[in-house]
Amino acid sequence: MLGFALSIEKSIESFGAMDAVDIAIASVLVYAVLYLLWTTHNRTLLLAAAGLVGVYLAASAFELYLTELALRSAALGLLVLFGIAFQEDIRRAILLRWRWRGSGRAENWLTSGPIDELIDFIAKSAEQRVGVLVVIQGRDALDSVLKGGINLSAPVNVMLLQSIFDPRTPGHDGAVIVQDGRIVRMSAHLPLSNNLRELRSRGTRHSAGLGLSEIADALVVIVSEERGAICVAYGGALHPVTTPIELKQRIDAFLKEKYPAPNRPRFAGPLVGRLGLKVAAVAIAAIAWALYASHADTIERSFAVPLEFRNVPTNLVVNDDAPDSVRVMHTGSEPAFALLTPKTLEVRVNLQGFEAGTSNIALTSKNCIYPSDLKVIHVDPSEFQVQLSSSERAMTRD
Ligand SMILES: Nc1ncnc2c1ncn2[C@@H]1O[C@H](COP(=O)(O)OP(=O)(O)OP(=O)(O)O)[C@@H](O)[C@H]1O
Repeated sequence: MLGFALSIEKSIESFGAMDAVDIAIASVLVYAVLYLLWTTHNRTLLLAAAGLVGVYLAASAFELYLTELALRSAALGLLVLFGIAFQEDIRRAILLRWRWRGSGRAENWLTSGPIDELIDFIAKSAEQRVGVLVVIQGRDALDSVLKGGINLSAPVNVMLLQSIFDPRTPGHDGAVIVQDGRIVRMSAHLPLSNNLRELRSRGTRHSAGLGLSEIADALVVIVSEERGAICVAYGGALHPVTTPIELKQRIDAFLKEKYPAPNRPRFAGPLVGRLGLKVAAVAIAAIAWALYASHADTIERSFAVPLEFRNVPTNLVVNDDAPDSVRVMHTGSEPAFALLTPKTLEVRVNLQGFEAGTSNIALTSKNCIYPSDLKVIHVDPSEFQVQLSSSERAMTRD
């Protein structure tokens, strides 16, 4: 704990502009991860993951070596486990969320014509106990998760919808997809949910609506054929709706979120609101910086670095007795060494203009290739002799 307090104190003392930039960039990355995880439906696992990260940070702060070691050793396994658990969300992120979905024309919805027609149709279907499944697309592209169906481009209209869902027609099976205020597909099959707790005794129509809402940000309106009850599926949950006014409010709120007012930036979704997540992201980045990046301890480490001769004059070769490598002592912060790939270190000797015979070579930090956050303090040997002989002679000797 004392070490942690000292580390924090040192961090504050040595805090500079580049550290602020470092924390700012890390905060944005942490926020992106938190946002992605927060909008998934695996909250319990997310909280478990956050708990483990918290325990790990606390273990390093309080110098609980055994706990830290156990978590470090289990890290790869846990990562694979979380990868498996979140595979649906990762798939969603790649296939749906970050795919360009087209124009997203808000003006088609803003006329409110399509909404009124849709609500009128839903109310009539509920009254007549006609089974209905209508998907109002959000920002996620749905092509990769819908199966079958017929593409259309038609206005949202009561008569047309009644014809589509007429149980006497073969086309009534499946869902109608509404995008940007127009019907774009009918008789589409949606992925089914296996959340029996949410479905209770409801059947496959509800399971299809719920299933889509689990993997995409669409709002699905369902009318039960058996009971005439209206339900909306959104974010992996089913919400019963009792009146057409309530349905209108739900659809309005959904459209407002997905098609924000024109002055709101297009990709504002993740940027606007969620203050708690933002504060958490900055806090995580700052704590991580205090624990690791700011580590003021300067260390020295020596590496055997390969020696490379460059621009050897034509017809000359370097004799075999020249050293293959030299030892180079570097100094820098602990994180700088943690980020170092020793294979990238090199010592270069430029032999341009050298003649046959023995020459003295002096090695300094100028001959060394190393990351900018490290310094070279010593090269051993700092001087050696190199013998250059004509390549013909060398070949005869061989
Ligand atoms: N994967 C699917 N995608 C879209 N629609 C589906 C899918 N599977 C079934 N359906 C629709 O669900 C209808 C059958 O619904 P079922 O009676 O099992 O569901 P339910 O949820 O109990 O609804 P209801 O209360 O209307 O009976 C099918 O006729 C078909 O139109």
